[in-house]
Amino acid sequence: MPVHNTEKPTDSLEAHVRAILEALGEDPDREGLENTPARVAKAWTFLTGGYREDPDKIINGALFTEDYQEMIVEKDIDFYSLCEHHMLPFHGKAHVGYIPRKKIVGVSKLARLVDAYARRLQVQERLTNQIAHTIMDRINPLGAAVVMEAEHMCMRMRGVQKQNSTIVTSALLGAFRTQEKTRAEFMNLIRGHAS
Ligand SMILES: Nc1nc2c(ncn2[C@@H]2O[C@H](COP(=O)(O)OP(=O)(O)OP(=O)(O)O)[C@@H](O)[C@H]2O)c(=O)[nH]1
Ligand SMILES: [Zn+2]
Repeated sequence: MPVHNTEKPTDSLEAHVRAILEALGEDPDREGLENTPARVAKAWTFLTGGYREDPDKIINGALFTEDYQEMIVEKDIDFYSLCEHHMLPFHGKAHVGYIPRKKIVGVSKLARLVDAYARRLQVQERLTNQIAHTIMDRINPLGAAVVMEAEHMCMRMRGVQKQNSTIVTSALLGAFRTQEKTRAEFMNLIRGHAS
């Protein structure tokens, strides 16, 4: 079953955004800002929609028995998240792989899983681990691997102001951790090499 975020923004969120505008010295009643609290509340509700999704259910709904034991990799999954320290975006690409034991999962569900964890207040390391561990727990594969590459706006727009640094995190579980060849195959595949 598709997972949609149908949650409506709360009135309290809207009221808080209005208070933030006032604290910034703005006039929340001026024409351009009149609907801003409602818009921001709606945007933030979407951007944190992961809190209202159950990652286990995303996977469980589309597990199929299949006699396929090679590596499956879904690479370049765009994601947008919010760093929990500054509540500023970090975004980039996730590469997800697993080696099935008996079950494969519908490919769209890996991307949905990334979104379900990304649309929360996060640190990139935890986000990476949560995706990998959910795949291990729900699909019970021989191994799971997640690599995430992201730009953090809190490092670009403010703070240290480094415009070109990318943060790379990885979680390698099961066969990806214990077998160097498996890990190398995954890394080659996500870099666009076939072998
Ligand atoms: N490990 C990790 N750190 C993050 C992530 N997102 C933001 N941070 C960092 O969280 C840290 C918070 O450090 P503080 O010194 O408390 O905050 P700050 O004074 O705003 O730090 P600066 O960003 O250096 O100005 C900063 O170093 C951020 O770069 C993340 O996903 N993972
Ligand atoms: Zn930050």
